[in-house]
Amino acid sequence: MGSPARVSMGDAWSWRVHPDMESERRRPSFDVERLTNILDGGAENTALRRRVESIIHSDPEFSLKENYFMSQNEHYEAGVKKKFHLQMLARRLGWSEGSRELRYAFRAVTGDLALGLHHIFSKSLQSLGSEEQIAKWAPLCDQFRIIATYAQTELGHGTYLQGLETEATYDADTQEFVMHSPTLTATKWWPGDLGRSATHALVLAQLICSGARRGMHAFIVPIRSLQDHSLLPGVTAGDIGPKMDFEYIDNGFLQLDHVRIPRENMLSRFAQVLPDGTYVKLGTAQSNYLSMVVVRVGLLLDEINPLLEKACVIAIRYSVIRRQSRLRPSDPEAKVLDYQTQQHKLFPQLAAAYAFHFTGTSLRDFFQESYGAILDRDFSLLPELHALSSGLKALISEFCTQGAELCRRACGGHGYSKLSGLPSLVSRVTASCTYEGENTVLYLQVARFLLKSYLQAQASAGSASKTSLPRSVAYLTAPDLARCPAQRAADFLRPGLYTRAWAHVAVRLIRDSAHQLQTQMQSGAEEHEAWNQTTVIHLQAAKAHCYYVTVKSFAEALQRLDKEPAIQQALQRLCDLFALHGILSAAGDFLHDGFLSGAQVDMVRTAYLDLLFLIR
Ligand SMILES: CCCCCCC/C=C/C(=O)SCCNC(=O)CCNC(=O)[C@H](O)C(C)(C)COP(=O)(O)OP(=O)(O)OC[C@H]1O[C@@H](n2cnc3c(N)ncnc32)[C@H](O)[C@@H]1OP(=O)(O)O
Ligand SMILES: Cc1cc2nc3c(=O)[nH]c(=O)nc-3n(C[C@H](O)[C@H](O)[C@H](O)COP(=O)(O)OP(=O)(O)OC[C@H]3O[C@@H](n4cnc5c(N)ncnc54)[C@H](O)[C@@H]3O)c2cc1C
Repeated sequence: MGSPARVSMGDAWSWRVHPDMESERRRPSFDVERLTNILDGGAENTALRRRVESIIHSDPEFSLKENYFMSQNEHYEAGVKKKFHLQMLARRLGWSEGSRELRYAFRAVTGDLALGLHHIFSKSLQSLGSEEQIAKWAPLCDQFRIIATYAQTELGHGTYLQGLETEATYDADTQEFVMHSPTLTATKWWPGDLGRSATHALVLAQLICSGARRGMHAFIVPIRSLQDHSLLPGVTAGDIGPKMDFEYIDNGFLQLDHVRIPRENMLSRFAQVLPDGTYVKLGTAQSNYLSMVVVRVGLLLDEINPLLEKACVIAIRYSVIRRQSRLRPSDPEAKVLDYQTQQHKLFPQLAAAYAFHFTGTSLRDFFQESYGAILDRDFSLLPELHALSSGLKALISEFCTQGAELCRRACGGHGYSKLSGLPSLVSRVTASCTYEGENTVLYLQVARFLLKSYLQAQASAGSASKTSLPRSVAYLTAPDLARCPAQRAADFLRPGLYTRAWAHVAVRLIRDSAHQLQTQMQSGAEEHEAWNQTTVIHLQAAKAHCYYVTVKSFAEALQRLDKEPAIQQALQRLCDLFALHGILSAAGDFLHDGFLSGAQVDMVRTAYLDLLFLIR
């Protein structure tokens, strides 16, 4: 049997710009190039990005032609090949690790590259390692003399890190740690690049020294020979098999049978084991969770939101060339984007992609502001950073997943074909709701922070000494309005008004969740039982808070564009749409205490429908 027939209409078609697309591009209301520069963070970045893209797109090694016709094994091999081709290209062109060039290249290659976890290992090393450890391992990593992964999740536990079973027992006689998987459920399960590629794993394990268990710590464990890549003695590892997507990554399993590693291989920025087995704590109980904060922040702008952005581009372009039925009997067939229902499907996704771009950027700024201090063991900003990064990771991945699927469905039958690009965007972004912290669990971390902040605000209100709240929850003490003052639809196009509306709903839900918890406890429930009986409302409160943070960051970012009035106006419509779409989707929460009346919800809908028309 020959190879299966391939669909092909010749290359000439694929490069011709459709006349409907051309006419759509003819009269934009703003300078598209300027907006591109703003999104790129400056005109020089746009130029650099385009240079990188033209290098990638003209290189046959990065061709996407075979992408949808490969087996899992072929995907993996292509992912590894592309990865090393890119690394060699980077070396030749002087693109350093973490540079803009490499970020643009990653985006242009569509990201189907193996060894992504190698970079997560690097980031973990930078955040959990001492200066000596970084000096030793970072060059090996950067030069790919080792290939490393981040092995935290086990068959038995992914979320509950205190439940991890892998043990690292210190042996003072030999000054080594004995790394061991005592049960089947202790098997590391999921780490990317582990199944076939990695030579080293950052194994997150329970430290046992001087007879005491010290919680989760990070250990660099060699797992494959640097000579012939065979598994080292005591190591069992392999691929976990077919998945929903990520076929180019060899997610794997790992069992360790009393594998010995030197004392120096425990990452020791926040805790050390001295040669005699004395444990020295330099950070907090959760310091070794820092690498997850770092990775969550990075993934939002580099991986998760771009998947929604790409889905929006495909679906919106499709919708201006796809013609179906007639708007008026005498007209030619209409572009499907001219149907209000199609706009209602797609424009909120476009608005969300912009909202997440600006919110992700302000989170990254806050991260850069606080990370240095945290590395120096000043943890004062860590609780807020943890709450913000957890909440935004959960909100953005949830919305990007729903949004990409809506984009796919907005393309009719073609959206079901892999050749549209949409099914793989959807299956890839879906994983982001689970990896780096399952979303519900992350929202509950936010809720915990909100409850604490709320109680702090209450205590502060009743005492003479005022303690200030972290910036992102300062609104808990701001004066609140009982009723929304809007009198007409146009009032809902004021950022100040809808941001306050979101603040009102978030505060009410946080207050309710605190009261529900207290009520449960007053009626005799233990604290943990009361918590579990109220988590659905905590989740709702956390989501409202994250939506509020996003609306506020988007609106504030647009205020700073006052020198670009045309762009500001176009983006303002998207910001308004994002805020109002959220209000309509959660109208019950706004009506619940009479903050909005039914008539005002009708006004919100009128304003929203007008925006669809204006944005089109
Ligand atoms: C190109 C490639 C793309 C794809 C790559 C995909 C790669 C994926 C990699 C992975 O998935 S790696 C594995 C990631 N795993 C997780 O994210 C696990 C999620 N679980 C947790 O984060 C935690 O275990 C938990 C859910 C936070 C619970 O931990 P624990 O039970 O120990 O804590 P709590 O009792 O809930 O909270 C105690 C205290 O600690 C604070 N805290 C929790 N996490 C952090 C943190 N990361 N940083 C700072 N502080 C943290 C928490 O707020 C509590 O504080 P207090 O309220 O007591 O003050
Ligand atoms: C594509 C992909 C790549 C990955 N890469 C890696 C990697 O490189 N390295 C690595 O270490 N891991 C990796 N993981 C694992 C990932 O981090 C975990 O799957 C994730 O943290 C969720 O943990 P879990 O699978 O144990 O889910 P569980 O925690 O078992 O979740 C199951 C359900 O239980 C609920 N739940 C759990 N705990 C609570 C709670 N306390 N309160 C309320 N509800 C709860 C969840 O909300 C969920 O609905 C990867 C996963 C995927 C899908």
